[in-house]
Amino acid sequence: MSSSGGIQIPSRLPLLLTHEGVLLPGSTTRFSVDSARNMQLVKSRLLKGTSLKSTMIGVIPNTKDPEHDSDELPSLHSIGTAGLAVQVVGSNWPKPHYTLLITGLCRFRVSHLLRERPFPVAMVEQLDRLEQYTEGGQLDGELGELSQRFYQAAVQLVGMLDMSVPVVAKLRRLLDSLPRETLPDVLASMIRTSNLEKLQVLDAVDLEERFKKTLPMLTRQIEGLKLLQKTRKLRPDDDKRVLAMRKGGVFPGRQFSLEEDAEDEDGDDMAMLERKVKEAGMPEPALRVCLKELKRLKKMPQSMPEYALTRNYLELMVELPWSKSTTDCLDIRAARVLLDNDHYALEKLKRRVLEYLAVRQLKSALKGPILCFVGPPGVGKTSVGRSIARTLGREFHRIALGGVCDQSDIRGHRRTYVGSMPGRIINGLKMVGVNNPVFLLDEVDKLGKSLQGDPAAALLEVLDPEQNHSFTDHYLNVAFDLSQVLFIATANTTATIPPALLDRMEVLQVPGYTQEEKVEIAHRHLIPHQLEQHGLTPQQLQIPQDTTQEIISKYTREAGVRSLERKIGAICRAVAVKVAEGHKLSRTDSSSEPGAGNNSEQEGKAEDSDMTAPPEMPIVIDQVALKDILGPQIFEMEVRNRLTLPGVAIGLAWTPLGGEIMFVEASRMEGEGQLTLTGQLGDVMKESAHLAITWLRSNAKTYQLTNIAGCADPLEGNDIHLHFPAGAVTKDGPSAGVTIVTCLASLFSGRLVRSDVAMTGEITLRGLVLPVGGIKDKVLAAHRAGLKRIILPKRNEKDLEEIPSHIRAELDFVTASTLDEVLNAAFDGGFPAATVTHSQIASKL
Ligand SMILES: Nc1ncnc2c1ncn2[C@@H]1O[C@H](COP(=O)(O)OP(=O)(O)OP(=O)(O)O)[C@@H](O)[C@H]1O
Repeated sequence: MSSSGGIQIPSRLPLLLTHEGVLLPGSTTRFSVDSARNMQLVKSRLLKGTSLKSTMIGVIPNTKDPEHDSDELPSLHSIGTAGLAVQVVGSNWPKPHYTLLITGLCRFRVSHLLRERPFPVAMVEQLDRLEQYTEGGQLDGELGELSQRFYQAAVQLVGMLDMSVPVVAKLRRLLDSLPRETLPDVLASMIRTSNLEKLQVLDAVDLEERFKKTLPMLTRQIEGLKLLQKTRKLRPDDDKRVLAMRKGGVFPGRQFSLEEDAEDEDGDDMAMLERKVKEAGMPEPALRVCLKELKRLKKMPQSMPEYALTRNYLELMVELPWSKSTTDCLDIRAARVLLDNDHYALEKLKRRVLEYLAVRQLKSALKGPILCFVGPPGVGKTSVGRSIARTLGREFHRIALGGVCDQSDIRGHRRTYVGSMPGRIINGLKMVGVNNPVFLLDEVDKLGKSLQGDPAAALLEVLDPEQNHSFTDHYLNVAFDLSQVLFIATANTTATIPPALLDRMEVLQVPGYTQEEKVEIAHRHLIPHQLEQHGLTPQQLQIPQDTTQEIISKYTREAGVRSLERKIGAICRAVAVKVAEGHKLSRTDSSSEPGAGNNSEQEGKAEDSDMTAPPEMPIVIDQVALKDILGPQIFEMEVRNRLTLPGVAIGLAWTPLGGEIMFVEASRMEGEGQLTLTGQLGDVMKESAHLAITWLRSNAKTYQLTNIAGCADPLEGNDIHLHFPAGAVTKDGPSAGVTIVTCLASLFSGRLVRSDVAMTGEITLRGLVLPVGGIKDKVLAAHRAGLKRIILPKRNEKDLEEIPSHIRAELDFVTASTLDEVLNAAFDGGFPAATVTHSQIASKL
């Protein structure tokens, strides 16, 4: 600091409240800030401002215990140090924080606070007048004598310190040229002092008092060093002195006593870190790396950015559960009960999970398959995973892989990068704190790919039981044994899972629920859960089975139960309002019809009433109440209105969201025999359309198909347009083949397709019908839509066993191996009909 500057600090200063130490004028100190107040200050002041003034802040020691620091501004220490932020480094690890390097300029006194939020700003009065410092260092009278004694002690101290430490060398060079007035602050911040002592130096506004306060500290340090030198003769340990100076100088926040340093290493956090490293139970290679890093860390000045990186690395290494694990408490009978209690239906899945667990019980070191639950959203895949962890008594951690497109998300970044972090697997292990948790890899089918590498490839190593005992995260750079971790994956479809990854997993299909299953799930799980979430009891709200049926068919269209749960949640919220109002309503009002809407005059009266009893009658959600709460029904059986013209047929499609019914529409007009396809079709589907047209043209005579003019080639002089609503959703796959043929046959013959029939199947050019997938979901969708007859490929007959018998009984299945059989089943009276009276055949539904 020079005397020529004549620095004037602004009269308004933003304040940084720090627990970490005391900044004294003339010293440069590193502060780590993470409180909301301080982060705001850094963001909106230091990072935004461009002028020198904007980097000037007031640093006030926060004497309040950091554990009890709250949002409220604590009572401020009245004296602080104005400082310049010379460096700001941000990091998100282990939590968001900034590290500031601040050079102290001069003391100030807080006159009054101008504002408290988002960070405090105060009117301040500058206390040290920098421009008044004496050139060359002469002071008069008693003060002069005191300063001389101080100077000599400082020279003696600097002489005893290790010159290889840069701060010491710099201080020795500057000692003569520094104004004497600044020496107490500069030295107090370098020597070993407690925060309390530094606070006293800060508070000593009067120069003489400051000299008097600091001189004993200086002599104490000199005595201490003398003592150390003596002991060093007995136990040569050169690093000590370097370390002593470094810590005292750069981290004023730390309190070190000389005795502690000479004998007892326990308080020393470097020694503590070393002890933790040794106690972490790491395998030999990891331990060697840690000890090497530790050695480097000891030699590194704390001001080096690499210091923090290395330290973070070591802290992560000691936190990882190298040898910590939970003991499995597996009892198959209890597991069965628990799985049954948590989940209704899902029989096949639960059976396979129990087999898996049973084998684990018999052979604990099982390198078993990795289970992958595949099914539509909301069918309970994630929650079954959670139940498995519970049955095993293991920790559970979910890793969401949806949208992950960078392999370092899985494997971490190399430590050479700024802001490098370990990957999600290692992070998960650190969070659960044991090395045998259940990891649920959610949505493996939604992994992305990008220039930063393929995360699926990184997962290959994780999921391969032969390799994962030596999984190497880039950040750790040493192997971690993942073989004890139980991985379970979930996905909506296997189509987008990379084949190599799929190969490592055993796929368990979780199909959608039937209407009846949904009703049961709602009553056993969803309603009790939602009631609890909304603070309601069954005595306050009752949802009868009929209402649940209505919600399922009129307000949701899904394979799982997630939107059903949301609708029940909406009902609970509406009822919660009524119940809460009921606290104020008069008793006569409590019997008012639920859902009929309480009239407002009564509510007005109720304001004055002090009757606090809630309504005693439960609110029963009937149809009227349901309509009041959820509004008019969202989904209708639209089938009826749409099959009133020839050229429309209903197909069955399978999507990752479950089965769905799908309309196919066709129309024709005069033209040149062109085929137009719309509705976002994939290549396979387009090919099916061409196949269908060709087959129909070649069989036009047999089936009496004609163009508009009645000519035997349906395409002659006609253009055909085929459309697949909903137009915004991409569709692909061969299973619409039979539907397209039926739809076109209807168009070319002018006959209506039966309105209660849906179909699925791939076609060949020769008119054969080939099997397709997703039969259970498709049949459930047709059943949901109220259709009665389902035409499927003959070779899919075996899949019908999966369908619950009561649903099978309600449907009429026609299995077909040729298109001829399909057409005969799709039209009333067969195809072609013996006697055709086209327009009189009405839609049947
Ligand atoms: N068979 C069931 N019994 C009881 N509750 C169920 C059942 N199936 C689903 N649920 C409930 O449905 C909700 C959604 O389930 P979950 O989150 O596990 O779905 P998911 O299949 O993992 O969906 P996504 O693929 O979108 O992740 C949960 O609250 C779960 O408890």
